[in-house]
Amino acid sequence: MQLTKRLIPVKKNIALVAHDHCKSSLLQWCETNKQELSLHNLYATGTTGTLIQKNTGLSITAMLSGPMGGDQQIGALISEGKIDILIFFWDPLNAVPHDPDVKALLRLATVWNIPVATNRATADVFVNSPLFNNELEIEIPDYNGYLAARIN
Ligand SMILES: O=C(CO)COP(=O)(O)O
Repeated sequence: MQLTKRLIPVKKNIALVAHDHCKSSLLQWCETNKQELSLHNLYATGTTGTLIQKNTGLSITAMLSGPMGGDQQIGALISEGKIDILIFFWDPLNAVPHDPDVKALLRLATVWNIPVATNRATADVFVNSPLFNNELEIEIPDYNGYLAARIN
């Protein structure tokens, strides 16, 4: 796969997602880091986003609830280059009915090489990194090259 570059801007599009048993952890993390998060555009799955907005006052664009398609909506935004960071506290100890959607979301985040935090320690590293409030250049698949190779 040929690669090209994408510049993640200072003001980032950040997606916040948490499974039910992890929601309190993400809510606490958002409260602790409210000031830093307020400098960015925030997206979330339906329940997570509504809870964060209600508890912290942060402004969030909420998709559908995860089991109803919200993970897929976030995944589609990632594929379009419209999400720059994914913070997804997924539950390693309980099964969810939409496991294929969870896998697909994590897969697309890897395909498009965006930073992903799946637990609080990693989210802490992100928010304390100088890159959180600076531009960041990432390598992504060269989609035009990919398509050209497939049609020739
Ligand atoms: O299920 C989720 C992620 O897979 C999260 O969805 P909710 O934010 O609607 O609970």
